[in-house]
Amino acid sequence: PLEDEEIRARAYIKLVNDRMALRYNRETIASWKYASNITAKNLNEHLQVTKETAKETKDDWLQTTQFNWRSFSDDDLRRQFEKLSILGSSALPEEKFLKLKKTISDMETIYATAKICDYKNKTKCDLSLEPDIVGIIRSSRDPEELKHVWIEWRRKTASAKPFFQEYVKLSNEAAVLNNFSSNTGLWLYDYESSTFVHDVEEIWKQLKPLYHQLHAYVRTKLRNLYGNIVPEKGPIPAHLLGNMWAQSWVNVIDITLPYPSVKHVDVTSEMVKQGYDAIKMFKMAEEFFVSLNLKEMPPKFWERSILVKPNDGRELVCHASAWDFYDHKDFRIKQCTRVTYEDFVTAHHEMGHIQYFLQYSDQPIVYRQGANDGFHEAVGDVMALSVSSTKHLKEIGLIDSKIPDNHASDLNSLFKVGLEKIAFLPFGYLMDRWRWGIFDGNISADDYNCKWWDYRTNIQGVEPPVDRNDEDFDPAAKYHIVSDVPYLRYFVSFVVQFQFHRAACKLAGEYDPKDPAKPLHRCDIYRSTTAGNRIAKMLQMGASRSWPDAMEVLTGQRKMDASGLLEYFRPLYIWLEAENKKNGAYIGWESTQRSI
Ligand SMILES: C=C(C[SeH])C(=O)N1CCC[C@H]1C(=O)O
Ligand SMILES: [Zn+2]
Repeated sequence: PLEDEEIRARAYIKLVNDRMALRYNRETIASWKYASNITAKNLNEHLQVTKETAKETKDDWLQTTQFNWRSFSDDDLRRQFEKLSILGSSALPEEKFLKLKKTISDMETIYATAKICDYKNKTKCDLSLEPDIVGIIRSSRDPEELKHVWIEWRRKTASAKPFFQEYVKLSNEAAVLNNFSSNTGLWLYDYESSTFVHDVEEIWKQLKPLYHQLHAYVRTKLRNLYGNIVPEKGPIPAHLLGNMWAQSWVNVIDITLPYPSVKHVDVTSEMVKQGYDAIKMFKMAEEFFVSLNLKEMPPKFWERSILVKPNDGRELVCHASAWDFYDHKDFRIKQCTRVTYEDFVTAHHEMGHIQYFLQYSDQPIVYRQGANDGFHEAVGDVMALSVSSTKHLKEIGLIDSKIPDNHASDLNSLFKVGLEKIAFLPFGYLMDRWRWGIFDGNISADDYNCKWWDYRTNIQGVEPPVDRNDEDFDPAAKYHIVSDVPYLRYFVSFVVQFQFHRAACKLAGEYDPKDPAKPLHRCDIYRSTTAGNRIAKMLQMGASRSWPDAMEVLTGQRKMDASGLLEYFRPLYIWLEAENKKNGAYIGWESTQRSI
């Protein structure tokens, strides 16, 4: 009878959880070894372990799906079985599974090891993305140099295209074996909502006016500096925005600052002046979490993380990442940290992942993930929103507290956050729009690049510095595309993090919608254990409940919505509208003149 089966199921799932923890630990160790030291030996070991864990996972799955779990009376037991019933890519026959994993590793290796030649010194051809190329894109104000690195990086990573086609084919085959019509369904499954894509589109529509105002203003300022290479009414040339993918514009703050006369502290140079190094940046991030009564980093974190790029000549994946080794003790970050404000924010972002790992570590394995993937990306950013407030930067001595706070300096700092958060939104939205289109068979391999630029020009309002054609494969210039990492999570994060921030600020007494002296953008939740304790309660749930249940614990809301973000940036939106009107700036953009 069913009761006996449920009792048996409860014992069974405990065993499966313990087996999974060991498997995940073994797989993560091999994956870390390869990602932090790319050699043929480490790749083969990594693939070997992945193959073994896939086989064991499939064997478990065959047993798990024997249970009549859909009719279990215990909701939690049913939820655990439901999550275990999704096998993922291990559903592929072994040789296809291996081919898929090898294809992804090959793409990732192309990206991680690509080198280009310097623009000025043509014989220097050992520039890697981090820190060299990112450094040039961030600080060069020579459009020819910027164009050179932009084109060369894409020329080198475009070789991933044939691998990407193979990856799409095998990923879709795996999805179909999991009863999804394409990989899109598998990627969206954990959002537990049949209207999620529609909801995201609605939110983007609400955010577009704010983005268009920022875009128009930034285009005006770039045109003032660079002249006619910046079209008055066209998309913004992507190589001029301080970021290889034009996804964050924080590095052109010097060109675009609303009140340039007001002394704007360059936090990066202040960090360098004060002798910051990577360890100090991460120790300060940890101190912020601990001030909220959240957990400190365990000993193994400091022993085993890689916080600066090793200089022993090895090749490694430099893209920042946080790692859970599923043994309650081993948690690591790998980040090729530079002493910059941007990397200080990223340190908080990555530590937010570790904090989530720590908070839900007592949950069953299947629940040791974010309530949805966007939540996992949001935790660290919520902390960084407080850290980047003028109030906090003064508190930690990165801004001289003698500098008076006035309307102009306040707007300057709100604008700086906007260059990171508002500029990102269309990019966060279009990345998976493009990949869903491919998985769903609406975008063919011949159209990969022109469809990419169709979205980049029409949704993001940026254009390539030179014509593009179907030999190019510009999406491979972005880490997540070559590493099989979904991207919708970041759009979700950039929306929900402001709902979380607003709730935490209320709890901290730092924000009151009725008190103009306590606007949301000036909130710093530092040292608020009230806020921290509530955040911890949400994080401890992991994926044990649906994400609306988790969100409700912290915010009282059950829906993802743009209200938090729009409230945070309201003063900036008003200022941008007035400024654009004063400048007679064209809002929006005409189609690109480039051939794409
Ligand atoms: C820092 C990480 C590792 Se989860 C990252 O990939 N992010 C963080 C912000 C958006 C996205 C990106 O770099 O594209
Ligand atoms: Zn992240």
